[in-house]
Order: sequence, then structure tokens, then C-alpha cells
Amino acid sequence: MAFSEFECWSESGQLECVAVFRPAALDVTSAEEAAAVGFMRPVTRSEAEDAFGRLRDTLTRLGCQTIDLWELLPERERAVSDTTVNRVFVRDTAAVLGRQLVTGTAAFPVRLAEFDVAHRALSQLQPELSSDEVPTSARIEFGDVFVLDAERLLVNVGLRSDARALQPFLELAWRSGFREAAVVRIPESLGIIHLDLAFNVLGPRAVVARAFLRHTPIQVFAQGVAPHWEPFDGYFAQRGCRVIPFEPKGESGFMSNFIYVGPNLILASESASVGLRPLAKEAGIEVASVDIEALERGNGSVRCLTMPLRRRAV
Ligand SMILES: NC(=[NH2+])NCCC[C@H](N)C(=O)O
Repeated sequence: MAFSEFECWSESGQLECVAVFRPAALDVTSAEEAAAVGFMRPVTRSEAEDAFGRLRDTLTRLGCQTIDLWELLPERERAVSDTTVNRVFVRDTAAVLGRQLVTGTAAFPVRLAEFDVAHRALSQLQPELSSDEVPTSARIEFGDVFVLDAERLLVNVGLRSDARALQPFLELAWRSGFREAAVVRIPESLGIIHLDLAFNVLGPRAVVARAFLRHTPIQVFAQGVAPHWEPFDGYFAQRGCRVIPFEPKGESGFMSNFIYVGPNLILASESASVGLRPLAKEAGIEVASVDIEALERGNGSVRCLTMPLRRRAV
């Protein structure tokens, strides 16, 4: 996949190509190590690798090409990269917004090296930036960003994406061809690190959102006009999209952390799929599932583990 083919104008176009990053070479062996890297529980390298293999195979079977960024890494970067267990959560490091690859900035210091390395791998797919081109990086972790459609982005500012990063990010959004940015603020007291752990796009006509989000009005920005506020559900209703609320149930904290692969199909983890299926059904969407419990111990699931590089508009 060449950079010229990068293109994502929604979360619900047919998924054609994603970047992934194979698990690092280290086990996470104790509760202390897990806490140091933002994991929920220990996990061995081999458990993580098995789960990663299943994820990749499933994506391939569903017709989506996967590019393992590890393959693009210059030899000298591999040693450090192999010690960064969060590198599997490649979603956070960058995103294709329209036709623009935008790189992010880690707010969690243990991920700083890994973000740099992922950017270097991605740059192998991109032509050299000429010196007069403006850099396209933001102080955002992309688990907080959704491409709602060809005109709109949704972004959360909170634990990982700083409110002070918003203005430069908006400018980047306008340059990339978007006309509106909806900003949500997940209360930091909930400890939810990224928006995709509380929200996702189920398809062109529906989104799922943790029930508390209805208490968090959306601030709507557009170029050259003063921002205004809209109710959370009302924002989506106004734009032809229904909000399906949910509360996390039992085992699965990752109900919203799936990826739309299309047509009318999403891919979720096995544990998330149980609660998700009835909700998706309401919107006419099927749920394919894959056992990635070992990777979920790192506090992320299918969405965090995939970075769409190309979606075909439908
Ligand atoms: N988009 C996401 N929800 N990513 C999850 C990342 C989890 C990772 N352990 C971290 O703390 O950063």
C-alpha cells in the first residue's frame, strides 16, 4: 500500500487496509510491571503473539489487508521497539484523516519511544516531506479521534489528549479537508483513557455510546465561526444518526472497541461481541468476533489494535 492510496473519510466505509504492530518481545510478568505500562494484568509474549495471529487472520479472511509496521522498521529501531509492549495499540500513534497521515503524541511517557518508532515505520510508506510543507502532527492520541464522515471529526479531550492541543488540531483538520469538529470531554474521574473505550460508530446511521455520555454536551467547531454547544444525543440525531446507549456488562470492558469492516459487519473481541450483538442488531449490523483476550489485558481491544489506512466509500 503506497501513501498515495491512503484514504479514510469515515469509520464505516469498506475497510481495505489497516496497519497493525506485532507484540513486543517482553512478557509483562507482575502487577507492578502491568501498572508501569498501563496494562490491566500480566501477559506473556507468546499469549500476545497467538492472539495477534488470530486477529490478523480474521482481518485477512474478512478481506482487509494488514501491514505489520514491524516489517517496515529499520534494523536499528527494532531492539528498542521490541521492548515497548504497548506498540500493539498502534491506533493511538497516528491516523489517516481524509488523505492526510497525521501523527500523534504520547501523553503517557512510557509510550513516547513507541510513538516515534511507529511514525518512522509509517514514514517508509510516505514520500519525503519537502521543507515548505507544514508538518502534520498533533498532541493527540488517536484513540480519541473518530472520522464521522467526509466533513466531520469527533475528538475527545481528556486524560490523554490535552485541551491545549485542540486549536492546532482544528487547524490541521481544516487543512485536511474537514469542515466541522465535534469535541467531547469524558470526565477524567472515570479513568477512561480514550474515547474509543466509551463510544464507536456502528455504521453510517448509528453509534454506540456509554450511557453517561448523554450528560456531556458536545462543543461544535467550524472554520471561521464561534463554537456552539449541542446535546450529545441531539448532535448525532441532527445528522441522521441514532445513539444506542450501553453500560459495560460483566466481563467485557471493551464493548465499544470494535472496528467496522463492512458491509454491515463489525469485528469485535469475543468477550465484547456478546453484549454488542443485540445492540448491533438494532442497527442491522452483524458482529464477527475473534479471541484476543490476551491482548485486551493491555487495556485495549480491536479498535486500538488497528489503524485504518484505506477505506472505500460506500
Ligand atoms: N485506543 C485505545 N483505547 N488504546 C488503548 C491503549 C492502552 C495502553 N495500555 C495505554 O495505556 O496507552
